Amino acid sequence: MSESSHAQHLSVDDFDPAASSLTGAVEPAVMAELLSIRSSIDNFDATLVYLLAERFKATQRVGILKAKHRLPAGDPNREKAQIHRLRALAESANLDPAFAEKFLNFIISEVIHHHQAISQSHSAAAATGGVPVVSLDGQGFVADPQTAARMDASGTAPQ
Ligand SMILES: C=C(O[C@@H]1C=C(C(=O)O)C=C[C@H]1O)C(=O)O
Repeated sequence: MSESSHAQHLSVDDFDPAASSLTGAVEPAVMAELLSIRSSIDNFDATLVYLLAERFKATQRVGILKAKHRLPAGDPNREKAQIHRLRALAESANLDPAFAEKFLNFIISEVIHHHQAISQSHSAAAATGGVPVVSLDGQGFVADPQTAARMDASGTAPQ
């Protein structure tokens, strides 16, 4: 489990867009330009988080489908095709294809980890009559229906 997933409560309002180790060390005009560019970077980062969250919502649906039909977590031929396509897209966008491939592989390995957890919690739930649950960081377990409902409210989704 990553450190960030242990955080009690994170608020975007706590973010200081002007936080910098350079404050006072560079000319005000340079600092102003830096902060202006950084505000675009902050928007991109927020968009990336939303995009990733939507992608994980979709892959979670795939994981549940696979668990229900006892299909393997990974699909190597699909991954090969995706990587091939992403490298070509990266090239046309002037992005390093090797970076694009590393990034996709990083995400896919997390997805596969989630799918394995979903599959395990489905098998365990089927054996015990409980509810299969997987937390945001991919930990799979079984809960009784009441506990599962409470977990849902705190960000843990019963499947
Ligand atoms: C999401 C899937 O499961 C895995 C994860 C993939 C992904 O994150 O894109 C692709 C292939 C699978 O290894 C899938 O089979 O579509």
